[in-house]
Amino acid sequence: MYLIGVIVIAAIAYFLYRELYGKRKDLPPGPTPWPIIGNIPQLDLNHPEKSLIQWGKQYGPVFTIWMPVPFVIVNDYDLMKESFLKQGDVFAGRPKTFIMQELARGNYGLVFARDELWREQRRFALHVLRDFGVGRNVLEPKILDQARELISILHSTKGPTQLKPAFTFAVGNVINVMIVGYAWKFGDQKMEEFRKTLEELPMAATKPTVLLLELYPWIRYFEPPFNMGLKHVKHLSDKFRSFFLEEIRKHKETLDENEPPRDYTDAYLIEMNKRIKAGNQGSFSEWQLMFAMGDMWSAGLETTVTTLRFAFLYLLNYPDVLKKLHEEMDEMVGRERDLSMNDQKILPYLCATIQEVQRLANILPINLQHTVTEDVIVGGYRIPKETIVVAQTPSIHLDEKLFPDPYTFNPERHIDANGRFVKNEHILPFSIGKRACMGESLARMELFLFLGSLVQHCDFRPADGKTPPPFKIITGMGQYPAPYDCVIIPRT
Ligand code: HEM
Repeated sequence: MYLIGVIVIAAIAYFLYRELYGKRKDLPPGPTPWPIIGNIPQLDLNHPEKSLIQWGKQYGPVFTIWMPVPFVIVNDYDLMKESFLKQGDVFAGRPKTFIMQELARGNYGLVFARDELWREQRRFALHVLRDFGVGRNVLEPKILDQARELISILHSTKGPTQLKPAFTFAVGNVINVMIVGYAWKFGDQKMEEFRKTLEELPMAATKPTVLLLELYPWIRYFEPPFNMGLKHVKHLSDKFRSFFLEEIRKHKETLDENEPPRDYTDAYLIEMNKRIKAGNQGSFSEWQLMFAMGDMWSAGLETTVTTLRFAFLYLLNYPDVLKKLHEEMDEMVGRERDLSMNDQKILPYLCATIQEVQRLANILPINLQHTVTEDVIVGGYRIPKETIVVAQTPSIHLDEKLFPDPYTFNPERHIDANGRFVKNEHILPFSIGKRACMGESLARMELFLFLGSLVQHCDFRPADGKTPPPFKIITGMGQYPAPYDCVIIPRT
């Protein structure tokens, strides 16, 4: 009995030592984590970026939080450049996760891919994106087609309306045209079903019981009788994938390898067949293609739609800014001709507004996790290979030393004394280093052409004519404005 008591006390003492000191001693300091659940209870769940800013002030430019696995947070611009940019390859890993293993049998796709597969697939995808016009202005008319559709949908609304469905339609169609070559009609049932699955999947995959599986994978054997949520995630993932499988099948049936590719799927299949013939398939497979298509959708839709929704939330709250945008547009472009990317030069206030939206919105309140591919020193601390590291860009965007009164929406801060737009290197909504957003050029085109065309052809007013929607934010994987209504008045 005495011996059992001693063993239990020793086990508890060892557990507490490990949780409170042992596992932390080799990483940068940070807030003391709770046993098992780490720092999650201390995090402001509505505004995690604020907790990280606060901890940065307390613990310095690099610190560790436990989520419940350790995240080394790099909270300082110079240190971010020093690490994520100058040692790009070392900071370009991604964690291996239980959920990716379950859903994809490994790190496939683009967002969670790693090592050689990621390098080869990212290079190829960027090359195709360039060929499809991000660099060569082939995509611009396609985005403008969707902008015209979007305006006509919004012009036809009567009374208070939510912007999200129309934005999702327009941004989703740009991705669909690029990946599979066609656009949907507004309200299409298939698009609606696909959009719903795409929205539900990340929510289901980040349910607390599913996240717990990352630490304790054996819990999955208790479903059923317990509902861990894993079966639901798998069901949604299969549904999501079936859309891409169908598209790959249709593309294979109609592919003409002697013609230029119609879209990303064609380009991928042509490259894969070429490699198979040459006996050098590398990481090219239909399995990988399916996950890459899914990643472009999931990385490209919600991010762009949320940024646009934030933009109009600010504009409804800052009508003077909207008024200036209207005046600039009327004076420099008018309402007759289509906008073009070349107009960036003559629309400094629009460029400044977009930059300010991206500075303030911080749609990823904790930036996406990387891992280090080898042992490395960050800010004087030795970080072991495979540790998760985060370039915490929101802390830079909200730094009062760089942006006085950082929580105020003020596009003027990006305009110089000569009225010119000043691009600010500290504003990094697409992140930094080798894993920075692959769709940055496309997203910048969409933000400029959609926002600009909307300003050109619509006026936006609060739902009741006077009370702007509140800044209510919903936080999950990302940060989104709560649904809000507004009234759209055509500018004819
Ligand atoms: C306003 C819109 C967008 C924002 C704010 C945004 C932001 C980001 C951020 C912060 C990351 C993480 C980078 C990192 O890990 O450090 C990322 C990754 C990524 N984004 Fe975007 N993104 C946007 C639009 C798009 C679009 C339209 C596409 C579509 C083609 C896209 C495709 C990707 C991909 C594939 C990755 C993973 C890159 C990699 O791991 O190598 N994004 N994005």
